[in-house]
Amino acid sequence: MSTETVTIQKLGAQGDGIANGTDGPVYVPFTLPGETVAIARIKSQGTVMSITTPSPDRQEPHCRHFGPDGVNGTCGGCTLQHAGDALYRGFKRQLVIDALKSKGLTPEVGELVVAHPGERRRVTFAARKTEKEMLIGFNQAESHHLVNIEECPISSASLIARLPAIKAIGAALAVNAEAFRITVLETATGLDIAADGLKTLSDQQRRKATETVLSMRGIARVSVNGEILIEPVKPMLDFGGVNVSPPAGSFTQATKPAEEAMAELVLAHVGKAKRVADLFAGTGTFSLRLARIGRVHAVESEDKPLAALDHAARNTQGIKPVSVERRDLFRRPLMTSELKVYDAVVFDPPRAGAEFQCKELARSTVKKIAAVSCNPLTLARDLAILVEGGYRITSVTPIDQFLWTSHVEVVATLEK
Ligand SMILES: C[S@@+](CC[C@H](N)C(=O)[O-])C[C@H]1O[C@@H](n2cnc3c(N)ncnc32)[C@H](O)[C@@H]1O
Repeated sequence: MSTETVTIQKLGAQGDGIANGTDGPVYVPFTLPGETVAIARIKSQGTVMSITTPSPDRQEPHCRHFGPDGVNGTCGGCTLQHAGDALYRGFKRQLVIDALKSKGLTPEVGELVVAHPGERRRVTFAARKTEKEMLIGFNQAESHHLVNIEECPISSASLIARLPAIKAIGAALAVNAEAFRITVLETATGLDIAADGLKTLSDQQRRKATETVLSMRGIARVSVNGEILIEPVKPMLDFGGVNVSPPAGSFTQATKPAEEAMAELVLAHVGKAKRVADLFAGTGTFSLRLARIGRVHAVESEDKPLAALDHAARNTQGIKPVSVERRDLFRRPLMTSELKVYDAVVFDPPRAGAEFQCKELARSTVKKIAAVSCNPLTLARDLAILVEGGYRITSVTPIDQFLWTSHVEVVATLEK
């Protein structure tokens, strides 16, 4: 380990400050551009010891778990609480601009749709049972050290108020020293709690966890490694007025405002399309809203979300028909010939993007495409394929869903 004083030049893609050190770039978490900082350094990784010249954009962190001085944060959940709003928002927008530019694309990129504290309705916590207590929180960055949290300003206050109940359920499910994950989703009918990474449960553990849940109010479901343990009431989500019961542990957008912002952009672009394909449809976040406008074909690789989507569509009056198809779109994208019947296509893939699907789309006659993404780099690659195929990018909107992290969602719209 060596020590030196460096000046931070810019923020990297993960939100770390980047400085030119004595022998190459050094990444310094919890710093901001323009700051002069004394660091301890191991290879290209720096740890702040003190800040000589703080940035005017530095602000007090919002949460005690971020670290007392906003420098040596302990909880690995947030990385950018110390950045003022203007710098933070500009950073996220710039991530999208830079990713697009790296593929030769220079469309106008809109202002970031901002996130606010208290919006997270779905949170994945690290959990560990010790002899003394049940710990729930986030792992410290680059470490397995679990920071037990008592507050979390990004999360819904009502979810955080249930931490004692979530801990009691975790304690009933786990054996001592067992480390696992608990995903909590706040739904209209109560908390949907999914524990993952636990070893097989004994009958006694099942009984104890079930009794614990039954002694509580407001718990809709508890599942373990994807299997439902107890479901006093079906968890329900509302996708633009359509009620959906999500399967245990399935994907749900982490905040309702981000989901609504994305859906609004998608719907505005698709306009009055009579037939729409929604690819990587999940439980129907977009499909069920689109079905108010036209017929929808929803494609998704997982059985359970697709079944939930199908059930919701069949049981809702006043929407257009929704057909569903289970299909691995990485291996078997919708072919150009199949795409002929659609006026518009929406796609919202996982982080890897939709490269092969975009190659087919690029050759298609589909007039309008809405691309939703959680990874600006793969989005840029996919948009470049579509542009090469004759599509014009009509808008790019970055959306903040994971407040005070370096993650950014994007909705891009295209026309041919
Ligand atoms: C980012 S989520 C979006 C889901 C949905 N659009 C939403 O907003 O809730 C990506 C979805 O793609 C699905 N998926 C992942 N790999 C896939 C593949 N190879 N083919 C089709 N769907 C896939 C996942 O199961 C997941 O539902």
